Amino acid sequence: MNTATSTASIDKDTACAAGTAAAAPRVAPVRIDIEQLTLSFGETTVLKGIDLSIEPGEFFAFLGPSGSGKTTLLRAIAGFGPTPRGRILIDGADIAGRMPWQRDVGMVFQSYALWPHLNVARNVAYGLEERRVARPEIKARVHAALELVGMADYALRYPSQLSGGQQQRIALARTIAVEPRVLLLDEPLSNLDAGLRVQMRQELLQLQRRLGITTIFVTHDQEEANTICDRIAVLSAGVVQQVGRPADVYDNPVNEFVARFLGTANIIAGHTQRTAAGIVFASDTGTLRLPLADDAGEGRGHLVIRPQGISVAPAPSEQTIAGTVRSAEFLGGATRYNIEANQLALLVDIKHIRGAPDLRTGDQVALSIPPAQAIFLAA
Ligand SMILES: Nc1ncnc2c1ncn2[C@@H]1O[C@H](COP(=O)(O)OP(=O)(O)OP(=O)(O)O)[C@@H](O)[C@H]1O
Repeated sequence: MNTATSTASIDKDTACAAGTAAAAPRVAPVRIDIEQLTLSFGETTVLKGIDLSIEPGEFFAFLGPSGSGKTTLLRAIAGFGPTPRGRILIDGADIAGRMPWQRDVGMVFQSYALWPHLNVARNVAYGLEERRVARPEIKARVHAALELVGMADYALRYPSQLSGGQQQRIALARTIAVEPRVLLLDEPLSNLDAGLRVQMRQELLQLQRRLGITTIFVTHDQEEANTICDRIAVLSAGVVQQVGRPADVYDNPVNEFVARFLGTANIIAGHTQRTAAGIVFASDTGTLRLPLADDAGEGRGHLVIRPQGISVAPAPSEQTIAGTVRSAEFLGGATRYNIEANQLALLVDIKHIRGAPDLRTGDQVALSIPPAQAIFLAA
């Protein structure tokens, strides 16, 4: 157990009246600026010049594959691990010299890290006792925090008597009780089963909105990040690849890594050329030629097309591409077809409607790819 869930001294808050509703945020949301942050473990540099700004009250995700540096970056903000180069500013103030408990940040771990020998109320009270908060106020804040996570009736239970989701709520309550200015969540839902994860992520979002607290959520699960976060930073190998609203990043990935990491994509190597008819993409295989939007740019690169960006036309025409269905995968809301077209294997998602006939292996189809659905990434 460490002091990661702790926040700064609450001396300034001692005027707080017992019974104050924790739902009313008492701390103004803060902004976080990360500037040129570089961090190494020995010879290995795992964060390479990270630049990021997180707006006050924002629910922000660090999203990336295992080993991309998400947890290291989160821990650097909390004040754990090797001292980084560069700057971390909270509301404009450089926090470099501050110890973890002086940073006003609360961290929730993947493992919850509850004390097994303390009941729920004592677990939540722990950080407040450490800060020598007055007894009546501890009582009020523990109650308010438990109310916020819907666990007020469980105050006298022990962690071993709680489900994973309930333990997670207690870990959150413990962090919230100390009223941090920043909430750091390190894969907080990864120990829960699929159904509970979906439920808990909505609870987490509602809680974050109610508190209005600037929150950073670390995950390798793009669906989790997309569903609850205002903006995401996609990390790979210690470098921020792209920052933006989930749908914007999904629709406009800046490189192949981001395109692949955020969902499924058809990625085709080739080049673009300006012709009398506008910009045209030609695949390296020489078999696919596609008109693109006018601002596509010229040169070598990759064409990115999401499976749902390709549709089956009612009849072949000059604008369609002839293809043959090779296999099908039923996904529930859609069927994903592997279609061979012009010697390319294309994934095509067709919305599944009850009773509508599915395509079969061997069926001949005419595919349509509207220019707006094809993103050209220049090399
Ligand atoms: N204490 C350490 N000593 C040496 N190397 C470390 C240490 N902690 C992390 N690393 C390395 O730093 C890199 C980034 O690790 P980090 O845990 O930040 O990645 P992550 O994106 O959070 O991955 P995961 O999703 O698996 O937790 C990895 O290559 C890891 O091996």
